[in-house]
Amino acid sequence: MSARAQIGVTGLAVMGRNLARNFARHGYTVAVHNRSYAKTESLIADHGGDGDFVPSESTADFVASIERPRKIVIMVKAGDPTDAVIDELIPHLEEGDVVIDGGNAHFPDTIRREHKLAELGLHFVGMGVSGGEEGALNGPSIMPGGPKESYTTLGPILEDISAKVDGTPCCTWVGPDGAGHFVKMVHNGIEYADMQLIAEAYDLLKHGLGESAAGIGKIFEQWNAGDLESFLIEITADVLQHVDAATGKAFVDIVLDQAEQKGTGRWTVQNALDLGVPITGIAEATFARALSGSVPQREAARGVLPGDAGTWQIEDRDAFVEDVRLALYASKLVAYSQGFDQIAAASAEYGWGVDRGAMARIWRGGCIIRAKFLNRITEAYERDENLPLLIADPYFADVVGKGLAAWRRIVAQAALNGVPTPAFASSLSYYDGVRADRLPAALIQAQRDFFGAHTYRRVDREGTFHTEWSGDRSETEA
Ligand SMILES: NC(=O)C1=CN([C@@H]2O[C@H](COP(=O)(O)OP(=O)(O)OC[C@H]3O[C@@H](n4cnc5c(N)ncnc54)[C@H](OP(=O)(O)O)[C@@H]3O)[C@@H](O)[C@H]2O)C=CC1
Ligand SMILES: O=C(CO)[C@H](O)[C@H](O)COP(=O)(O)O
Repeated sequence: MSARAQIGVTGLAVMGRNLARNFARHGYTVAVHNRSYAKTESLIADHGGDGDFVPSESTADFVASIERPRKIVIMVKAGDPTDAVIDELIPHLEEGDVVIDGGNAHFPDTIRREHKLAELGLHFVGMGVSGGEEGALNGPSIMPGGPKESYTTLGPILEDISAKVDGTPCCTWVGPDGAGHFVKMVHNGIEYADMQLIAEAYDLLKHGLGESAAGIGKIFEQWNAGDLESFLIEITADVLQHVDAATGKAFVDIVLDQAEQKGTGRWTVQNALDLGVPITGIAEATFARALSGSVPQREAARGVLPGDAGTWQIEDRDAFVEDVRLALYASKLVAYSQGFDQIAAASAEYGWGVDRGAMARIWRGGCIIRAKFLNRITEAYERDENLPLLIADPYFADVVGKGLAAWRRIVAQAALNGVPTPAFASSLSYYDGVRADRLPAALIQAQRDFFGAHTYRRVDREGTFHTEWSGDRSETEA
């Protein structure tokens, strides 16, 4: 077996297969391998014409077919399967080889794997990839982390196959160890929030206007021509206008209303709890999926819990649609703002030095959350790389301010009419919380001191204090 491939891909399901084709279409000789050989054979049979592939049945032959230092992309199920593939590769690798995990790995696993491979003289790159099946083939957004020196040789190849926006690749080195997979995880968290907000907007239009799915699809189509232009709005318009061939009904109406998840949203929320970052939009979106799947609870509630909902009477259809659009835009900005806050907090906590403006730049194309307004987010971080709150940037403060009255009307009307809007409502609450002069957290501190002597700080002087609540109520400095 001569070592002639410039890059290898193992794991040839939807993502790995299309990434391998993408490399081949860009002129690279690609070694390909999959646990079960049938997938390798079908890639060559169906798409061998895309370029120069070197298929192998065994791991030994696969590794031997790649030029040194080897670059091997793993594209398999996250978790144990990734460890199994790494363990299978290790005996065949040599010092300086680079193993790249392009799956949706949990970032602590990536840190562990990088340490393990570093001890063996191997480089390990945790690489976020977004764009689904189509993006993997035609240009994904790529978020590689790991040792910076690996990027010197790996980066140009990844940038070559990534999506491009205005000629700029949607790929950059994110930071050391788990930074790449962390940023991909938050990307997916934002994806959850964005999808939930879009679903709530659809539900509001459905209940408020009594509009058909296809009619709402048309509204989304119009929205996609403005500030909301994005991949998710575009596919929503398409999905809502799709008709089920078997029943002739709107496709969305024949799909079971229980949203599933593979784990990245949950990890995002778990990490935010650890870091103390209020990513309320992402958390509500993750819990909304959990609620949709809480079948026994939903069955117990249906027909038993009263709603007391009024009859929703929309007098001005166009004004209502515009209110929903403005509320959606404002809520989306809150979700993105919170996601970028989490990246900043993690970057500080783990010492990664992640450039948030660069992350917004590589999310402008290729990925699931690609959106026109990401350009504005990049500009905001270029104006101030230490921006503490994205929605406080003058451009976004203005956008959100202009939509505020509509946002309040929509959340209020939804509550009055019994339509659940967890992400819209929590985003508005976050907005009001973060801008408040004074929060009722002061009362919580007083309560904590009352029952547990947990102490409090005062507004009028420095120090930490405790009141003798069960005694003479005198105050002592702790
Ligand atoms: N699908 C998507 O839109 C996206 C997926 N991702 C991530 O990319 C990765 C690949 O995703 P996708 O292409 O959807 O494929 P899947 O997540 O469905 O994984 C299937 C692949 O994993 C392999 N595999 C499973 N278990 C093992 C094991 N124990 N040892 C070796 N190989 C194993 C399978 O091999 P075999 O054929 O032999 O069963 C197959 O090649 C995942 O981590 C996913 O989270 C990232 C972005 C988008
Ligand atoms: O990574 C992705 C896109 O960026 C995947 O599509 C993601 O795995 C979907 O997540 P879930 O199944 O949890 O909705």
